Amino acid sequence: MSFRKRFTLALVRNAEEVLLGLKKRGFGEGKWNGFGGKVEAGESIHDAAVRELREESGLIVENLKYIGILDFEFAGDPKILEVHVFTTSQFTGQLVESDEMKPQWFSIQDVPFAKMWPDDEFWFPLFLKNEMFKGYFFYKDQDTIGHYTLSVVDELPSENISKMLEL
Ligand SMILES: Nc1[nH]c(=O)nc2c1ncn2[C@H]1C[C@H](O)[C@@H](COP(=O)(O)OP(=O)(O)OP(=O)(O)O)O1
Repeated sequence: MSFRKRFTLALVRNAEEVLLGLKKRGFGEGKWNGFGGKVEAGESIHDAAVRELREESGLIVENLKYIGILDFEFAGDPKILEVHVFTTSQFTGQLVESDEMKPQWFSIQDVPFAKMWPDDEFWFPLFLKNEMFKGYFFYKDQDTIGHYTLSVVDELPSENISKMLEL
């Protein structure tokens, strides 16, 4: 029996650049990714995304735009990671390197896909074109996608992201 765990992923961008963080420890160590983590009990998905972005990058945002849902499954692991993806171009605060992440701006032409999760190459172009998307990726191992589905959507169930979760 599989079970789901909710995560957040926040991508800060402007017209030319996107902010990524080098994960220094734990799951995805050594990869560049957006900022995020587990949704905690008693917290909404949106608030978790705001908190994780602040903790991992130093940037403060009030509202994030909900742009995607990605489900990840790894062979032999009953857990499905349900990752809620957000973006913004408005923030305050200064970039700070934390124990977990080293933030850095990348030109949109120069996104380091070879050093990111392999699924990013599929959905990142949709994010960069301001599309909303839903996807599912099955990993045979941490580096290899077995199969996947990905589609552009007109809307996402945004009422869910502002509700507090009883986990
Ligand atoms: N295949 C994948 N592709 C991708 O682009 N991002 C992924 C991914 N699998 C997981 N993520 C993201 C979701 C989330 O932002 C992060 C995983 O969260 P973490 O491991 O940082 O969670 P933690 O349990 O360490 O969080 P906290 O301790 O709550 O900070 O990686």
